[in-house]
Amino acid sequence: MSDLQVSLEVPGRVHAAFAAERGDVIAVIGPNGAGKSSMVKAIAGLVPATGSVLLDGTDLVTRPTRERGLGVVFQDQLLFPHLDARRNVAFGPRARGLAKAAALARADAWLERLGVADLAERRPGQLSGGQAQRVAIARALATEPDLLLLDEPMSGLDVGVATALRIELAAHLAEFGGISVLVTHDAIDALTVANRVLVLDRGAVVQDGTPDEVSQRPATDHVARLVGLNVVHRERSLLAFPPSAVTLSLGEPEGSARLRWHGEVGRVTTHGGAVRVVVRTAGTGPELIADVTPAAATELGLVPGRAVWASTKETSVRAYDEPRR
Ligand SMILES: Nc1ncnc2c1ncn2[C@@H]1O[C@H](COP(=O)(O)OP(=O)(O)OP(=O)(O)O)[C@@H](O)[C@H]1O
Repeated sequence: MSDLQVSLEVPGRVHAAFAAERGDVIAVIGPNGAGKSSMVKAIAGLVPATGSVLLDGTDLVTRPTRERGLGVVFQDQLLFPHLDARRNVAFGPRARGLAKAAALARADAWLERLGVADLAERRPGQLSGGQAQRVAIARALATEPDLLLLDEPMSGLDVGVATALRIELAAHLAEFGGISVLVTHDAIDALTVANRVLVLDRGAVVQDGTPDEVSQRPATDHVARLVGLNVVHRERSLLAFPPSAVTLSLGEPEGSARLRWHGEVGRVTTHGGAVRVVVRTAGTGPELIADVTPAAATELGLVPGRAVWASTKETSVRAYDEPRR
């Protein structure tokens, strides 16, 4: 039996099941409203749910939040405003029975590890967003939980701050012996920090795999976009191909070994040295992304509304079965 077995229903919002082993770092991704936050909050006991959350065989679902023994880093319940950083971090170990001096010493050690030891005396109101997030992570890890839940821990941080914190967080989570569940909007978080990725869509788990599996064979359009691929359906298969493998032309492309779609140019942006063009295909066809050279974009007159053909070689396409739901 797995160390963690979750099977939860939040009526109308989530009906999801997954299992995890100690040491797993699971990224939960999916579009807005997919139920990611609701699922982790239900695991924490902050959203009413039915089902079970078996941690080492014990069902937590009937216990109040504070008796679940979890570490949480949630946007809307970060730090106690009236306690300084050190006391915020010492709070959990104290509540679990550690003597005051030992709890404060543990807090200092965690603040040191998160690089914020010099801020120990500050209250949350005197910390920047990134500093507060480091203290919140220290607070969650200081309780040495078996299960750590993080909901968008990098959101709202500057890119530079988020990058530094992501690298450190990856190291802390890898070292932490428990199970981490990390909700994120960011493909980089999912692919670099986690060893498993759960894709949620409309409240259900639609894909569960390693970062490689999910990024090479995305099961949903949302994940395909996150990892920068086009995905189209063909019968029961999915076909994935990168924007750089898409050719745009004004006339219908020749040759049988090409997949082709007729459509019109949508948004046009720059992407690295290329011009990134969204092509809205006709009817219920897919929305495709093509990266073309600036010269080609000029020659074809790629402005929004222009009718174009998008095509790709069969050999550029990775075909795989649609994951079973
Ligand atoms: N407090 C609430 N009461 C009722 N419905 C809610 C509540 N919070 C969220 N929902 C609904 O539940 C569904 C899942 O929302 P949730 O916030 O869990 O998704 P999410 O995947 O975390 O989204 P996001 O990426 O936008 O944060 C949505 O349809 C949302 O409107």
